[in-house]
Amino acid sequence: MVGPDLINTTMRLSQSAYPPRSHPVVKRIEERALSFQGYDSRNRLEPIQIVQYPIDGHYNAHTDWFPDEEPVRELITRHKGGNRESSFFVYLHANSTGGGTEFPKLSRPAEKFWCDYIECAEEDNPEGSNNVTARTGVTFKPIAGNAIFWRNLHPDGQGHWGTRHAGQPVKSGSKTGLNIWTRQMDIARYKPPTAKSES
Ligand SMILES: O=C(O)CCC(=O)C(=O)O
Ligand SMILES: [Fe+2]
Repeated sequence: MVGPDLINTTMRLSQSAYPPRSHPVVKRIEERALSFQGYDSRNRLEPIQIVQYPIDGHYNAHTDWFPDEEPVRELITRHKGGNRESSFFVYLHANSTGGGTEFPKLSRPAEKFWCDYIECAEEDNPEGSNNVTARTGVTFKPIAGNAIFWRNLHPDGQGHWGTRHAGQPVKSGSKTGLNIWTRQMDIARYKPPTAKSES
């Protein structure tokens, strides 16, 4: 592991670490994430990120894509592979209450079978019906082994506000997840020169 970094702000309370890309398990995960999308270049991927939340750990609503404006514009330059085209969030370990992944702008699908994967309140479950009452907002349940995949960008490359999401506070237990972000193009190995030069 490289890291971990402890990030503790009101926006986010979690720890992140980056497992080595040379590890065979990491390579296999990368291959699966790429082939799911029909890609083969590992350079499209950022190093995969493991995130662990303690009690009260959370990540407030955000988009994984970066706005094309200062001060984050430099995160979507060509040498960084452009913007984050897609995201996987994989639940590696989850025995928490709370800790769902909420997409407040999405419409909840009507079919009841989704309630195995997303939160559905009792009162939204009419008896005898295969459908649930329509609602805006989808919260995925943290279930180890499950993964959420979404595309962050419109076809023209603009960021999609419908992808705004949050990691809800963990109330008890703990939750560990994996972020796999695919960029719009290969991330070049090129690193821009630092301002410091030796004479
Ligand atoms: O913890 C979650 O449920 C989501 C995490 C997330 O959105 C992120 O790390 O970018
Ligand atoms: Fe996110």
